[in-house]
Amino acid sequence: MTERRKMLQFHEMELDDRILKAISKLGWTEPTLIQEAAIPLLLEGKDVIVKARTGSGKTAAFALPLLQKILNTKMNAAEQCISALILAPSKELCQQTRVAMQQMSEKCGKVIRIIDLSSNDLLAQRHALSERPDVVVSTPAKILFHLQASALDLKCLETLVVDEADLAFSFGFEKEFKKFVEYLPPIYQAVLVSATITQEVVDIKSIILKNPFILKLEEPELVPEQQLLHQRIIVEEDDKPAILYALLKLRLIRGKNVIFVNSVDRSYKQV
Ligand SMILES: Nc1ncnc2c1ncn2[C@@H]1O[C@H](COP(=O)(O)OP(=O)(O)OP(=O)(O)O)[C@@H](O)[C@H]1O
Repeated sequence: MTERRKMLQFHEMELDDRILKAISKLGWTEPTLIQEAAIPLLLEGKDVIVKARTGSGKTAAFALPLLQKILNTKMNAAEQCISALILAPSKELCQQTRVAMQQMSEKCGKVIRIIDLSSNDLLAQRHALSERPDVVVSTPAKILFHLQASALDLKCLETLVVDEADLAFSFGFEKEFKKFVEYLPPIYQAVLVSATITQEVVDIKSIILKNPFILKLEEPELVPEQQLLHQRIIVEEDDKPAILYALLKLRLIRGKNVIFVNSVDRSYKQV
């Protein structure tokens, strides 16, 4: 059965007007498939693994809900502290992520402060951390260095993102990552983002995530021309009632956990 589906728009996702204005300035008229699936789940506070190819819009899929949560928290927060930590495996990726998030939060003025620990010299990093920014982007090694030097604490951490998780251990970060985990507070939301689900991703998942939703955006490999239009989102979760509730809410599927989404008109087919 193929059924036309009304897609969820950015303005239907309970995102702040300031974020919607920034999205509009970026020229994004509608969410990508992975954003449409991930943003509502993340705004609900679920732990999520996002597996999607390069260029599918993964950064905004985790960054938009993360920025929204910071705006929500700041309405009542008494003290300024680090709410979100994004770990990325390289300096270049940390820089890219900071720039992208700054664009997404541009209309929030100075309300949300984002720093990238990979760029500055040590003194500048310490100074930036002493001001308790809302979002810290870092490699695992750099954040561990500062945690061990007591230059920051993660007691208010609400969201932890591990971007390019398949590469997180690749630069010899495995040891650092395991030590870093000891500094995490007891409760936080975790997001793991990866182009592939490797053994490393499975290992990190077991360390930092609790009953995560797994969103996989896949395209068929060798297929007839018409099927090239189709992408597949597979949603997995251990807790069946929760997954059915979330999927119905997302209007993705009714009852099945694999759908093919036509990336042009976004009609979907259950399998
Ligand atoms: N909803 C959207 N509409 C149009 N363009 C978008 C949208 N979301 C993101 N983009 C743009 O798509 C490009 C790819 O996005 P992004 O870098 O987040 O992809 P990615 O999946 O994280 O890829 P990578 O694995 O390379 O990091 C960026 O230039 C970004 O600005």
